[in-house]
Parts: sequence; structure tokens; C-alpha cells
Amino acid sequence: MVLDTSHANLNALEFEVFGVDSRTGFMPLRPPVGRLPALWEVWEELLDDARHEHLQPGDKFGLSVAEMARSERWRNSLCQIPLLPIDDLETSQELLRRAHLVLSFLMHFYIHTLPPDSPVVIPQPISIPLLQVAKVLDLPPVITFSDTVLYNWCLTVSSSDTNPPKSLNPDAIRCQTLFTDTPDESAFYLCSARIELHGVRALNIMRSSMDEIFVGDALAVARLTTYLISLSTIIGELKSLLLDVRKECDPEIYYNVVRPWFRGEDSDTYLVPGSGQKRRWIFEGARDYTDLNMLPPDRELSGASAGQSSLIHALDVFLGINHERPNSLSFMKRMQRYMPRQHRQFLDHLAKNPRPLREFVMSASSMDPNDGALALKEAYNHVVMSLKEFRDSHMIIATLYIMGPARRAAAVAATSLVTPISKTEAQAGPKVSNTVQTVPEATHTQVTDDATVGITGTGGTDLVEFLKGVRNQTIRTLLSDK
Ligand code: HEM
Repeated sequence: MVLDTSHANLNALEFEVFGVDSRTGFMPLRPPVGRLPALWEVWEELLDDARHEHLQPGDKFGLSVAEMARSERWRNSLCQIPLLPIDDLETSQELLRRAHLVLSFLMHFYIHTLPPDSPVVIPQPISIPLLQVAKVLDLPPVITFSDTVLYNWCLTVSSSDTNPPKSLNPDAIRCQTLFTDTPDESAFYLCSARIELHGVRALNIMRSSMDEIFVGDALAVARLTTYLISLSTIIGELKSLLLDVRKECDPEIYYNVVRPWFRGEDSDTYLVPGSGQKRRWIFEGARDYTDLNMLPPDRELSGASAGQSSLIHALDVFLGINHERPNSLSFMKRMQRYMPRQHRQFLDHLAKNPRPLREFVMSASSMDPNDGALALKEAYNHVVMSLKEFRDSHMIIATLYIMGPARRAAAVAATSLVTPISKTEAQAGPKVSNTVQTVPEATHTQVTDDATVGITGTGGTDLVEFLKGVRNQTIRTLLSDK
């Protein structure tokens, strides 16, 4: 499927200011940098080693002594690399993005291979450059959706053509960097990439719609109605692309093998032995750099989540779906901190639109409830319903990929009375298992009878309640018949 951009009516320049390409949307048009230059080769090599050694999470059930020793060796080699300057990276956004990707993958490999009873102290050779790169990019020092999806692909067949490509075929890209080298992990990221690329059509329609709202006459109302009908179809296609993740990504592998790697600090529920306190992630040496206080005031460090997809946020903003809460920062607003700066600014720009769609539709139908205005309202409601249906399907996916495997993992743990293997136990003798489960979240989050209650998303949310809330907020945006 090649993106058809012939119907695009974009003010390309305006979109480009926000790093939004008229052909590829929030993804870059050209493949991201695949490897840092020689000066930072040691980071790339460490990442290659982590992948080739098939490092395993430190809280995996039945982790063998050999696996533990391999991880420890890798962590020791990471501690020994020199602290490299990032000055020469700062001239290039593309290099900085690759550096954020490499360093955050390294940090997640480091943290999640640690035994669960070990403090989390990220060694200086990666903590300092990660904080520095994150500061320049204005991103948190943790793995984000932009690392795993937006800037994590290459072409399946490289091209020698130096002219800018006219489009990007979602079927002609593959992932660059993975934690597990499983096809399931790759399929998980590529599902989001396909949605981003297909979503370009939605962005183009949004742009054209805003032009029509600006004109605001009867012809504009008719055109806007047609655009909204098309937008509804496109959101339906995004839903199908989302459901297609089931074709190549196995829920058990996703939950037990892939997902443990991108847990953030807020999903790290292990306690510091003897203190009853949750482990904090300590960036070694950061105190010596007064300008490196990159952690948000609430110190939140969530793991990568497609909740950080600017596309879905853009649809919300365009349709006037408001997820804000009176006294606290909503999840959606929090996730915007994890987006590339320009994409965040794009959303702010959209939100400041002086003639928002929902108000326009309301005033058109209240001032002159003719057939055209009624058709417009119907089309608007149709789009909102499509996004609600996208979210219904997303809840099905979340149930399939998280709640189901979590319940099963909790049941296995309960029946076999297996507890996470500690280092001392392991040293007493290997306890080899073919299972690849990590400690099921339900057993180490809130204690509960129902394994789904208290299960947190990668972004650290109470999953079921949260997803229902976002879906219900979408429904509340529908315009009534009055
Ligand atoms: C196997 C596939 C997926 C799973 C298991 C999954 C799971 C989740 C979870 C657990 C959350 C809760 C927030 C958090 O803590 O991270 C979430 C939120 C979210 N996800 Fe996904 N997700 C998947 C795929 C996608 C895809 C492909 C997209 C679209 C690009 C997407 C878009 C969102 C959005 C926008 C939110 C915020 C809540 C909302 O707007 O409804 N997800 N997802």
C-alpha cells in the first residue's frame, strides 16, 4: 500500500515547521540514522552485544545462573566505557535522535537485567550523555514511542536515489533496533508505524477542513461535511490496522518477553530491601551537572507507550475531545511530554485554533438548522463515533495483550507457588525453566482478587478504568439532536 498524496491540500510549509511531513506525517520521510559515527561506536557495540547475548530481564521466572552471569558481564562492560562528550552530536537532530534511542535502549537493558532486589543506579557513562541528549531534544531520559517507532526503522531495500522520496510504503520498512529480536516485537512497533503512515490522510483532511471552517460559507459547510465523512472512513481503517497486530504479534510473547523491557520507573514496583519504599532510578553523577535536572517536577518516568502517538492526540484536539481534569495533569497531557518537541508544539498550535471544529458545527446547526448544517452535525458525530470505535477495539487489544496474559501469569504463579528467583537462590543451584515469564504485574502491583484491577499500563495507569474513561470522554463529545 503506497500513500496517495494527490488529494493533499496542505500548507506544507506550515506543517514542516512542526516536523510534520505532508507524506509521512509524524514519521520522517527519510530513514533515520542507523548507526552513530565512530566516536560513539562503543555505545552501538554495547547495544549489539546486549542483543546478540539475548540478555534476559532480571525478574524472569527461572532465570538461569548462566543468564544472570551473562547480564552481569554485560553490565560490567558498560560501567567501564569512557564518558563520551555529546558536543559533536548537537549539530544534528538525526544524530541526537539516534543517540537518544541507543542510550535509552542501553539504560533499559541495564535496569531491567538487574536483580529485582538491587538498587537502580544508572552508571555515569550512560546516565550523563542520556541526560545531556535528552536535554537538547527536550525529551525525558527514558525510552519513548519516538525511539521505538518514529525513528526506529529502515528500508527493507536500500535506495541509491538521492532525490527525496515521494512517499513511504509501510510494507517496505522494517525495525532497526529491538530488545528481543522476536518478530512479535517488530510487529508491535510496525503496527504503530503503519497507523502513523496511514494517519497522514487524516492529517491532510484536518488541514483542508480548517481551511473550509475559515471560509465558513454554505459551500464550505458542504465540503467540510464530505471531508468529515472521509475522515470517519480513515479512522475505521486505522482501527483495522490496529486489530491487525494480532496477525504477527503473539499476546503471551508481547506480555512476557517484549513488554518487560520498556517498563518505566513508574511501573517499577520492586521495593528497596528493608525500606518498604519503591526503587527509584538514580542517574549516577547527575548531581555534579547543575544544568542536567531533566526530570519533570513530579519525577515521573513512564515507559514507551503508543499513548504518545501525536496522531491520536491530534484527532482528539481536532474533534474537541477534552481529556483534561480540573486539578491534575491528565494522562494524555503527561504523554505529550514524551513526544518530540515540534510535535508537541504542533498539538499546541492545533489547540489554539481560533475556529475549532466542534464550535463551528454547533454554531452552524444552531444558527441555521438547514439540511446542510444537519448533515454536517451528523458527519461530525460519525467521526467521533469512529474514534470511539477505534478506542473500543483498542480496549479489546489491551485485554488480549495485557489483561489476559497477566491473569494467566498470575494463575501460574499462584498454582506453582513460584516466587521470583533471587540471586542467592540461583547461586545455590540452577533452576532452569523453559518459561519466559517475568513476575506478573498483578502479583507485584496492588494485591487483588481480580488480576485485572490494579494492572498498570506501560505509562503507569490503572488500565481498565483509564481506557474506559478516555473512551467515555470521546462519547461525551457527541453533539445532541437539540
Ligand atoms: C498490542 C498493541 C497495544 C497494546 C497492548 C496497547 C496498550 C495500551 C495501554 C496499556 C495503554 C494505557 C496507557 C499506558 O499506560 O501506556 C494504552 C494507551 C493508549 N494507546 Fe495503546 N496499545 C496498543 C497499541 C496501540 C496503537 C497501535 C495505538 C495507536 C497508534 C495506540 C494508541 C494508544 C493511545 C492513544 C492511548 C491513550 C489512551 C487512548 O487514547 O485511548 N495503542 N495502550
